[in-house]
Amino acid sequence: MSGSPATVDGRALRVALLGCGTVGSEVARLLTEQADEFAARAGAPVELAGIAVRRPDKHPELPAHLLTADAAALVESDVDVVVELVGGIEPTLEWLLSALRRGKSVVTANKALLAEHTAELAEAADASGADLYFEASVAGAIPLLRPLRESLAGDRITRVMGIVNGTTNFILSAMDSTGAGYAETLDEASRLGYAEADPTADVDGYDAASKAAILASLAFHTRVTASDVHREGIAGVTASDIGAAKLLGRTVKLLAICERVTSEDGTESVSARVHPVMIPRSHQLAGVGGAFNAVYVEADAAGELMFYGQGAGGSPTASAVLGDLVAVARNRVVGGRGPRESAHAGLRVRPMGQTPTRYHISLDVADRAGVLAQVAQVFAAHDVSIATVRQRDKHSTASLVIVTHLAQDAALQATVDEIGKLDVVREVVSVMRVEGED
Ligand SMILES: NC(=O)c1ccc[n+]([C@@H]2O[C@H](COP(=O)([O-])OP(=O)(O)OC[C@H]3O[C@@H](n4cnc5c(N)ncnc54)[C@H](O)[C@@H]3O)[C@@H](O)[C@H]2O)c1
Ligand SMILES: N[C@@H](CCO)C(=O)O
Ligand code: NA
Repeated sequence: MSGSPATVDGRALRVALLGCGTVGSEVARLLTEQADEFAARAGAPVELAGIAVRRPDKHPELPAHLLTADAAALVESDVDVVVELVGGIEPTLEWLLSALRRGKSVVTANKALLAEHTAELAEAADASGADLYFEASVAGAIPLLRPLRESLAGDRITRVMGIVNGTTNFILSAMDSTGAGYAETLDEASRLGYAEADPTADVDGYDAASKAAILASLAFHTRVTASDVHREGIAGVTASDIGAAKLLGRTVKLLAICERVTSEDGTESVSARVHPVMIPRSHQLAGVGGAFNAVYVEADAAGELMFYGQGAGGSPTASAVLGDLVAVARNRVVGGRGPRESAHAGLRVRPMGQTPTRYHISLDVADRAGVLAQVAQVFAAHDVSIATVRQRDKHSTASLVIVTHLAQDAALQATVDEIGKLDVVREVVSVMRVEGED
């Protein structure tokens, strides 16, 4: 590391690594193997000062003198930066608050923590002048948060929509290509190692909802937490839904959708939601297969932007962590700070029921005169306008496929509930929200 200038306080940047699992082990490896490159890029040597893991005795591959099970003590020791790759909220929140209060910068991939506690973390960072970076927390390797926080800071973002969970995208892509049901596809995903032992956070949409909260907060300069995000997972997606989507030239994706919504009186609010959506097969997000992520951003001046790449995995996620670490080191060298939390807009978060959405509804109905009129009347009673109706005759029943115009989600739900109770409706085959024009 000859010739590298030291940090502002005259020495190498000392890094505490909390967690050395899938992501942490890749960070440790790359940081050690490429130490000279990091020193050159950061403007100061970057030194691994300690590694906290749950069981140090299980890590013969790591230098024993660096290992500890006491993360809290490592945070309090003589380190400049804490890289947190443990996950979870307790005790991680305490460690990171302790680091920030002591003026130590934090780099984390922990979306669950950020989606609930960014405000506290950002306030602690501001009080001490430390940095808080978290590029790896959403869409792994894909540079997305820095573009939102910095490159687009001069624009007005209207929408961020995308595939931010690899596990569910893998499952839905496989259901689309094989026609198989959800349960058997989840088993296959587990067998191949894509789904975790406990896949709940992924398949029930918690992981994507945390990421949506982070994206909405940055895009709309407003504090949005995971509990503000409407969340539906993929466990209810059936082979019938996938089949119905195919008949319409669509496919099903689990999307995080964060929008700036303007009311008739001009008041702005934010909508943040995660749920399965039918999108046209020609849509840019439809071609995103397997465990990849893709996020589509719309801004007033920039227009449409698309971010695509690997959203998970040890080495792709480590790429984002190390980029943040270099940024922190550079800030230390020149004595500056990275971007602070920007929550000045403080927009209201709109409840799902008041969010404008469009529905696809597929029904098996009795094949006789007046049925279509009865169904249409229910839509009219709820002030829901129909965009298209397709009818196909079966044996004694007919299949009706209805796509609506935009309406309040609560009105659409009420319409579906009432239609299901009509005598002439034999079966509600599929109900799902749609995005994108046909
Ligand atoms: N794996 C991915 O693809 C991925 C992608 C993006 C973000 N993330 C996030 O990165 C973080 C780490 O994920 P991972 O997949 O590497 O997890 P992991 O389970 O593989 O590793 C966790 C590490 O934390 C250590 N640890 C657990 N409890 C500890 C304690 N009390 N004290 C000290 N160490 C402790 C474990 O020993 C282990 O080394 C999580 O926040 C996760 O959401 C992961
Ligand atoms: N479990 C997550 C990891 C990346 O955050 C996924 O499947 O996308
Ligand atoms: Na990212």
